[in-house]
Amino acid sequence: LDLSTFFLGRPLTAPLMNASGVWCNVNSQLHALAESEAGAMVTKSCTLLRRDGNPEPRYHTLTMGSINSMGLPNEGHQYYLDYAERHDYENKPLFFSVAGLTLDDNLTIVAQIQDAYTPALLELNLSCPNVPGKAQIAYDFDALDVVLAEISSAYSRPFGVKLPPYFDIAHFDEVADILNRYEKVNFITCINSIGNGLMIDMESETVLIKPKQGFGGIGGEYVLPTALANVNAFYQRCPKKSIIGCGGVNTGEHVFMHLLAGASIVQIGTALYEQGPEIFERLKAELALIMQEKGYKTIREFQGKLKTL
Ligand SMILES: CC(C)(C)CCc1c(C(=O)O)[nH]c(=O)[nH]c1=O
Repeated sequence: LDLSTFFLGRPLTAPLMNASGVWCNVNSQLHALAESEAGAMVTKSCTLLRRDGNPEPRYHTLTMGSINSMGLPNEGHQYYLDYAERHDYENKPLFFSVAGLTLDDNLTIVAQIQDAYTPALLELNLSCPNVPGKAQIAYDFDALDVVLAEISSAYSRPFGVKLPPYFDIAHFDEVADILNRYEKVNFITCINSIGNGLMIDMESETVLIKPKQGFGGIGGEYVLPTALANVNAFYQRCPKKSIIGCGGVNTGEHVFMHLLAGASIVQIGTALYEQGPEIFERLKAELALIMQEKGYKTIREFQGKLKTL
């Protein structure tokens, strides 16, 4: 049974990796991912300089997922460039997530990734903040176009984007049109957390996290239908790009659904946060069992082959 998958010409031992931000802030966590059954891994979205992030509590487990407003805590881009220099690329590919606070910061970081000649793959986090008071880059389509144009001309290699969820067919169409104008964008990761959810503690009648009056990104089982829709929407609209699925995965069935919807690799966020890197072994085994039951020997036989009625 072959669980390997091909991504941009690279064979991966499993179509599984962490979601940026989860178990990937510091070297000990990155080392644990490198040693895990994940087929690839990604660093925490970085900014130019180190950031403490928001005051705690800033992450809370929910019955069917999680809510977070971490505030981009990270060790600064140089720390992750140092890790990227030491990473064993024969073991598994490394993705390098960037969420600069300004376009200039993004360009500075990307230029340094370029100069480092690292084999790491750039995943540009487009939920990164824009001008205060305006929507995040990925929801400000003019800004999205500008950022992709600037990064494309500053970075000589193919790269990918991490997108928040969209909820309107017209938005799928518009964003896919923009992305398809950038052939250097050769993968799309859908989805980031569903922004600005709110959850309440009944006993104390209080919100669950301190930042942003309790508003935070929603992850976990709550987001699976939205994640699958975004994976399939961009899979259909961007035939020349690879899709990385992210959102709501906690079982082999969820992995199978993302692959069927068009994902080449599936990222694990909330469930990894809760269960740790051993989850990759379980998901691999569960996926293998499903493939066996269905008579599939390779992922290619069903990847992207979601049927409609
Ligand atoms: C939301 C931002 C802080 C602008 C980017 C970092 C980020 C965070 C975070 O660091 O709060 N949490 C998420 O669920 N997704 C993200 O992309």
